[in-house]
Amino acid sequence: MALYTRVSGSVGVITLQNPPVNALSAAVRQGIVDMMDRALSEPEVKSVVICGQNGKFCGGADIKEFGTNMSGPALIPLIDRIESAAKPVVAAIEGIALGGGLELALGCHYRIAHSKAKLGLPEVSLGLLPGAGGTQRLPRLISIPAALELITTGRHVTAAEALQLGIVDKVTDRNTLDEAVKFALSVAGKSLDLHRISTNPCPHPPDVDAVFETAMQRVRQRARGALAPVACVQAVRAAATLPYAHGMERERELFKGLFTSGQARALQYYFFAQRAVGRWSTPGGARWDTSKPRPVRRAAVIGLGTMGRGITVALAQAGLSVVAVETNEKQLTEAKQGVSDMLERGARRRGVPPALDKVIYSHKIQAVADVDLVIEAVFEDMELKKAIFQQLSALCKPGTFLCTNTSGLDIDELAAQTQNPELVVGMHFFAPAHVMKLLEVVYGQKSSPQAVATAMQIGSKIGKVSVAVGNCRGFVGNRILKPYLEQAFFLLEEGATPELVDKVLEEFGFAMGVFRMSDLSGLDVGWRVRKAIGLVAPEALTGPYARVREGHRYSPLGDLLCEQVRFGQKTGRGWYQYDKPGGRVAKPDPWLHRFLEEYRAQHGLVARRIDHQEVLDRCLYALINEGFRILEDGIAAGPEDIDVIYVLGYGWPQHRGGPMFYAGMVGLNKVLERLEHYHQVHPDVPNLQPCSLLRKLVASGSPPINKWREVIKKPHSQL
Ligand SMILES: CCCCCCCCCCCCC[C@H](O)CC(=O)SCCNC(=O)CCNC(=O)[C@H](O)C(C)(C)COP(=O)(O)OP(=O)(O)OC[C@H]1O[C@@H](n2cnc3c(N)ncnc32)[C@H](O)[C@@H]1OP(=O)(O)O
Repeated sequence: MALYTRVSGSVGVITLQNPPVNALSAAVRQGIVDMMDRALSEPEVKSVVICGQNGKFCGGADIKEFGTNMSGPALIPLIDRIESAAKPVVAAIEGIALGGGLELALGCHYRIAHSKAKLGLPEVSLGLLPGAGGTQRLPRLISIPAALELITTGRHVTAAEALQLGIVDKVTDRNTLDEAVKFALSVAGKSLDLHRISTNPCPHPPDVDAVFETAMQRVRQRARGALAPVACVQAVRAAATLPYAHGMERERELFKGLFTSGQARALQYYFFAQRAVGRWSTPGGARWDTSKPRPVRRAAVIGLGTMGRGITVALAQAGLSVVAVETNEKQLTEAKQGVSDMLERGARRRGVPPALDKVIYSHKIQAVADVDLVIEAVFEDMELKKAIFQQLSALCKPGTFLCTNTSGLDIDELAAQTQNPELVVGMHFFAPAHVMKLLEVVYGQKSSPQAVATAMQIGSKIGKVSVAVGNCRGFVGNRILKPYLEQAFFLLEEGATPELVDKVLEEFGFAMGVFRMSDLSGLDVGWRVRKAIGLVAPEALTGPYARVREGHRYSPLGDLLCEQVRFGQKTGRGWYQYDKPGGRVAKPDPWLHRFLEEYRAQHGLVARRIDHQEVLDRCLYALINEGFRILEDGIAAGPEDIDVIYVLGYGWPQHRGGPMFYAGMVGLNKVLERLEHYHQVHPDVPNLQPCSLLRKLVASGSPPINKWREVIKKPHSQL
């Protein structure tokens, strides 16, 4: 799939044709080989241009091919063939030149880019390294430090930056192909010696060892067990120390190691999962492709606490007009300042004017009368939210969508307060709301497909990855968090320390262990929820009922800490101690260790030695088990939804794909066997009892994750 045309008499133009991003599939590679042969053999042709159809040069290797038996011509010799050609070859880069696409362009003798094009070597985010010469050619072209930075971060650069770095020879605002053809005509017959990048020496900075050492330290710190960034540094080092051919051998060897690692599979799964969640469906039959969103020109945010301010910023930055309502005048004054500061900071970072004029502030809820969509973001209190929804239903113009930002309250209960429950959906933002990429869009029993579609569309407009989920306590993310937290508490009761549990989880790759994360988000949040649902004992219970609720094991450890006003970082004490309230550096707290010893003694618990594997098994498998329950209940449509939520919202390491993908990697039968074992040891913990979907999947021969939906096949109710 590459088209050949002759332009201006002597320029052979090869157009890559593989929508949507002209990925280098076997057919495209074959097309390039054939068309290059043709261009080089036609005596009238003096130079060649390679471009991509539909305004996109090339999105790189075809990632879908990676999971198959790859056939067709190999990319490396194809690029070498272009570079060694006797006629000049010019890459005309429009839209994107990413991964193998940029490597192809680096094999060309010249590169002309449109001013709006983006270039990069993002392989690292797919668990790979640029494996078609990118790690050897780019440092030769733009220097080792610059290449290291681009390759280890996978960052896309603008055409302007690419020009500055020396990746491209020219940037144009005009028709890129026309400019490339003109350029090709002008260089026909000229010497190509300096333009075959692989034949050039790799320029060395004087402190080359220090450059690599620093780069390695940086990636190791950031990578948390990810293999690809480390291999990227090693491959670039080969460019600095070895002749090109040997450098290529090293690149290939490192690429092979990554390609066959579970991490690359996990990251490639995650790449497609992020896109799959956009193709949402609900058990009632509403779907992304049949539900039309309604345009939203003006939105309102009610409540300008931390979440409301973040949401206002996110909406305004996306160009939406926002009515920001806060009835407390003092809070409103602070919020105006806070939102303006955030908008200004964001604008400075992005080099654009701040969207200050997009926000109108009011202390009156009546100001929402004319908006298309409201996001209520007041305190997590059902009675307060209910009162607001009653008001909104009376005040807003007909058809206004009413959304609530909640981390787990019942959407149907709120919808029932309004005259049009079909217009109500939940929008669970994650703090800070203008930064975090995740949005759970929660549909209720009566939410209309249009309401879901509109909330999903607003989510993408403000740059979020939106996942549509059903209505249950905690939705997907917080529902899964509960058994995970619960196991962590039980492990403390049985002899572990917060430091041990966190260490194991952080070594697994979590950005933060469960206790450090609780300290950061505030222990009082969960305490308030537990109080509201009657789990917290009115006074310090002793005896057998202290650790039992509704006939099941319960750990009151979190409640006891909150009674001591140990809310985490905000109070300077939680599972750890901090140098001051608001301090960020967690230090082990001898008080906490004594407290745990006294607690165990009081409840007749004998501390035992707990090994790392048990911590990992119990925390992760309890979490995964709940994930299967969520699938079984139809709260998430597929495992990708759960995985995306967990990676983006809860710090699950991307290179492990997400909890459901991880379960598949470990082996569903192993997960089942471990859960059965731990449930036998802890029969009073229902969360350890393997759920029936997991059993069903194992009984069906543990199909690969992309076949799970066939096994789930839940009868659908009407939305
Ligand atoms: C023993 C083992 C030995 C192994 C030997 C194997 C030999 C192999 C030798 C290979 C040599 C290495 C070559 C190279 O170094 C490796 C690569 O090139 S990896 C790919 C690098 N490219 C990328 O990472 C780009 C990924 N894509 C994006 O970032 C974005 O999609 C985009 C291009 C910026 C476009 O973004 P949007 O406009 O927002 O659109 P979407 O993201 O929604 O994408 C639209 C659609 O396209 C699909 N898609 C995108 N890129 C690719 C791709 N490279 N391959 C396949 N499909 C792609 C995407 O999935 C969407 O489709 P959907 O999923 O929605 O159906």
